[in-house]
Amino acid sequence: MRTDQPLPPVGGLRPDVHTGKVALVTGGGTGIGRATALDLAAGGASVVICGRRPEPLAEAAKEIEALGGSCVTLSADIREESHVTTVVDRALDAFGRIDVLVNNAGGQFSAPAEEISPGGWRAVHRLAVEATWAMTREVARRAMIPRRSGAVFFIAFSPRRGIPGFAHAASARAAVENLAAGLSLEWSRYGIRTVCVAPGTIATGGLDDHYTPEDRERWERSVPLGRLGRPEDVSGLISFLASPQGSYITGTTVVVDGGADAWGAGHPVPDVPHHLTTPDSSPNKDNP
Ligand SMILES: CCCCCCCCC/C=C/C(=O)SCCNC(=O)CCNC(=O)[C@H](O)C(C)(C)COP(=O)(O)OP(=O)(O)OC[C@H]1O[C@@H](n2cnc3c(N)ncnc32)[C@H](O)[C@@H]1OP(=O)(O)O
Ligand SMILES: NC(=O)C1=CN([C@@H]2O[C@H](COP(=O)(O)OP(=O)(O)OC[C@H]3O[C@@H](n4cnc5c(N)ncnc54)[C@H](OP(=O)(O)O)[C@@H]3O)[C@@H](O)[C@H]2O)C=CC1
Repeated sequence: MRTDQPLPPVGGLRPDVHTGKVALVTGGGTGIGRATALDLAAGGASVVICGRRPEPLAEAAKEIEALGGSCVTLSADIREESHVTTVVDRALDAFGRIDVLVNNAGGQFSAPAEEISPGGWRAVHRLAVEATWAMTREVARRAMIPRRSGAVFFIAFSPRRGIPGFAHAASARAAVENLAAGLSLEWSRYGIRTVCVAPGTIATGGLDDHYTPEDRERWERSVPLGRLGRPEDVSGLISFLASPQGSYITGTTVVVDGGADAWGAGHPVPDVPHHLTTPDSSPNKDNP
């Protein structure tokens, strides 16, 4: 795998591109969220990051402060509405505004669709859709609508057509893609942009912890550019979208996946018994 060279923060953007802005990144202690918090801070934004575990948050804050940035960390489970309120309280207490919200926290497990229990389905949708909406609503109402400005990002998946083993997760991400589109119709009048970013498979600790090397090799083979993504491939895009250069982009999904969405699931469709797909050979044809 050829993803080992991290990119410097803020790639080609000016180092003061986000100066004066405040960004809230959920799940900002690790992986894509951490890279995004670093990129936004390297562009001059003050950053608030939250997640359940305090340790990764503290480490990310140290890196941000080493860049000369300001970072507030908050240990919170965003599935709890009271935690969402507390995160927004803390961000507003610390910096007085929130200009950019990156709804990055998310997670799932891989399982055949028919084996996903109602509780497992709910756990994934509760985080990816309900908690994301709760945070978005709170930030919009308290920080963005009153100032008539803001940018909200949602994280989806590529490929976008469906992914075997991810029925719950891929459908949840389709919901947030639609949310980005729908909110742009309602919130452009408040100067709020809503954009969905759909990463392909990105080499993060989260991926290492939850998927096998075989999964990764298979995914790598399905990427036309021939490598998995780096967290910085995603964070650089978000930093651009949050900048003035991105100010005409809203209500859409931007895919960052090395071309994977152009190829689809990237492996043969699962075997299906012939008689189930050919009406003439159905065993029940004469006896429906
Ligand atoms: C080729 C191109 C392709 C390309 C393919 C691209 C692949 C996409 C790549 C994406 C990569 C990433 O996102 S990498 C980032 C990954 N990070 C993660 O995914 C984090 C790991 N996941 C989690 O934290 C959790 O699983 C999460 C889903 C959020 C649920 O958290 P909870 O604390 O609520 O979980 P629990 O309370 O333990 O369980 C809640 C319910 O879920 C069920 N559940 C939990 N784990 C389960 C499991 N492994 N299998 C079945 N069921 C499970 C439990 O039985 C419960 O159901 P009941 O018993 O019925 O109540
Ligand atoms: N890596 C990939 O290939 C892809 C990832 N994605 C998505 O991008 C996002 C980031 O993924 P990645 O960086 O790889 O993975 P990580 O597992 O590193 O990131 C997930 C982050 O979300 C936080 N989080 C999870 N649950 C909660 C919660 N209930 N409340 C608050 N924070 C929470 C985690 O912190 P903590 O556990 O401490 O709470 C962690 O920091 C996720 O939504 C993921 O599904 C999308 C496409 C591809």
